[in-house]
Amino acid sequence: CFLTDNYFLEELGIHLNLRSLTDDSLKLSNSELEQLIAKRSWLERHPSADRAALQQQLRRLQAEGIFSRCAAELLAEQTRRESEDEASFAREAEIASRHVYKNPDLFSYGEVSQRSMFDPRFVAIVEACRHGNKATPGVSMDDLRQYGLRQVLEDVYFLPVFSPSFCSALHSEFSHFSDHSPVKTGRPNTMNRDGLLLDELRPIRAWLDRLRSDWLQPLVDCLLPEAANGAKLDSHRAFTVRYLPGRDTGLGYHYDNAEATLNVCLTDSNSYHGNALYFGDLVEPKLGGGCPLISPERLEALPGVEQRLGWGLLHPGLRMHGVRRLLEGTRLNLILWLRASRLRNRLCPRCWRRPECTRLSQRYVGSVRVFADIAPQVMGSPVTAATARPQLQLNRAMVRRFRSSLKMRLCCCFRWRNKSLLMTSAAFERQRLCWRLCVGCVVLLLAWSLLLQNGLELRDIPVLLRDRDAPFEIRAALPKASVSASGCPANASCIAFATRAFGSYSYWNGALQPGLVPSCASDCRVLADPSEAHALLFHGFDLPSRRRLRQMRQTQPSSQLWIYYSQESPVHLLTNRCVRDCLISPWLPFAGSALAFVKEFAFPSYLLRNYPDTTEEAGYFNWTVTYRRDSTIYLPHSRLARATNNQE
Ligand SMILES: O=C(O)CCC(=O)C(=O)O
Ligand SMILES: [Fe+2]
Repeated sequence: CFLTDNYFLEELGIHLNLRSLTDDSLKLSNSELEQLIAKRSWLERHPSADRAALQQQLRRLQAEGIFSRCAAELLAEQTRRESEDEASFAREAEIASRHVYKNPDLFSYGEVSQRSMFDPRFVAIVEACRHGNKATPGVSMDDLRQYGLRQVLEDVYFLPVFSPSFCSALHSEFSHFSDHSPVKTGRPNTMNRDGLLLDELRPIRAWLDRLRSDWLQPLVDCLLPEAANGAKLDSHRAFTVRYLPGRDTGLGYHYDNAEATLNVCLTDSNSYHGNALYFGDLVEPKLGGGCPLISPERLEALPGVEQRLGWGLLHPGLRMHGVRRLLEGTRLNLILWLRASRLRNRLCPRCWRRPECTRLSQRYVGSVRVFADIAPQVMGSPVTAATARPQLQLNRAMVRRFRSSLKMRLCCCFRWRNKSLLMTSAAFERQRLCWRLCVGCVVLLLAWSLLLQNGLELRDIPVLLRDRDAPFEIRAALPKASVSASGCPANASCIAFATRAFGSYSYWNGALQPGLVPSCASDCRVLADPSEAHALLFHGFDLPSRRRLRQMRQTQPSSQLWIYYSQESPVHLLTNRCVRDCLISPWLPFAGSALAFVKEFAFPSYLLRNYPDTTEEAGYFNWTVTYRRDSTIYLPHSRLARATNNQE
């Protein structure tokens, strides 16, 4: 909507949307006329006129072809907006290379400059705000009031911000820029003509970034919790506004394109007359946005608020306000429109539609599509006009391709992590929905097949009664070394661990008592080097890959006993590594076979499940140590025993 909406027509004092003007006739429909008449800026210009008279007047103007006359103006503005990014980056680069600041150190945050920059009461207010917000304990309005903070309206606060000396330094730096810079900045906003767009001045932008994140964020969180709703203020538009006779002398009733606004006066209040700032109603996004209606009389009656050198007014961007006519002198204010992309990416505060968001790799000048607002210093190198434009063109082309791609239409869940990729918000939404659907389906399938599998396998579980002292049964004996092999003493049986048990070697200590070790008739040793051991112990849960098993079988001595150890039931292994077999179910045999194929490579613990079977790997193992009765070493968890009388 940056390109279609909110065109301020100086001659009429109204904002127009180009969408509402048809290309050929440039005529407004009756309802559009109504809407225009409802605009406060129009009413303000004609406070004495009544509604019907206004409507008549507008009709007459339309008949006289006012909109056609303005067409050139509108189109010029549209062209300006279209190339605003490019122009802004070009200006920024040129200013950086050609303008010499009077006092560049002014914008650094050293300990000393920070102290001379802020009014000490501002520092105290922010500090207090960091400890809580209006609604939660930690800070109270009384605490803040003692530092000078005043509540002008329900959500408009008046507070000291900058020291007078800093204000005058700022004032003179800005005047120095206006007088000496060979390049001008862009215009501050669609209504003000005079003033500087500070975001194009690099040292000042860096200073403002920090002001926003370190100082104003806590202030907004604390005083205007509803305005940003806890969202991070991740970008801003900062500018000065200057009122002087013959140029801008007032400002129409409007709301700001911001979540919150800080408006600091840089001029002594004695140096101008009139020009009062006044506040009205709050725009309600829930009611569809748009300016709340106000009668000309009430508008006239809205009281002006005080402005003071170095003091700021903090208000929600959506609080309607305007500036009355300057009678004499000049006034310069610093305005910070603080923005949170999390909010505005959901609802554009200008057209009240969900914006088609664009992820850009640099600052975007158009005021709505701020998405990430990645500061140039984060990106490493400043963006110049030459680099900025091709990037944008590439992005647009990518969006078109992406939108029309079949993949997107079919809702395939791709996530492109390329920083410069554009994705529309609708596409993001679709993608999120797809992910949810896919995850939902997978969870359902897993649950279903687990139920089936458990139903089949549970009857095999032999755990009945725990008896820790139950003897194990050994149906074979470990070989012994006849002569001392290096590392294995004569007459000893030596074992080594081919795997960890549940990820640790120390687990084996517990697992082997009273397990395998007592079965060594006289002397049993654990060796570090598997190649010298009589027997290798493998823990079923931690089996290495199939490839590794094959390799080991080829490199280890062929006489070595391989012992498969596991105390887990297949069902338990299945639930721990359920991905293996989850989809094996009678109604999905093809998926089952495909997964069975995959699992053989990825999850060799299937050996236990099928043991003894005919797979090659099963044949590698000479002994088993499991709870099954047909194990070489039968190591039950528990046994059935007749309870004695007092064991009930
Ligand atoms: O001049 C002022 O104090 C207010 C300016 C303002 O509201 C704006 O620029 O958005
Ligand atoms: Fe404003």
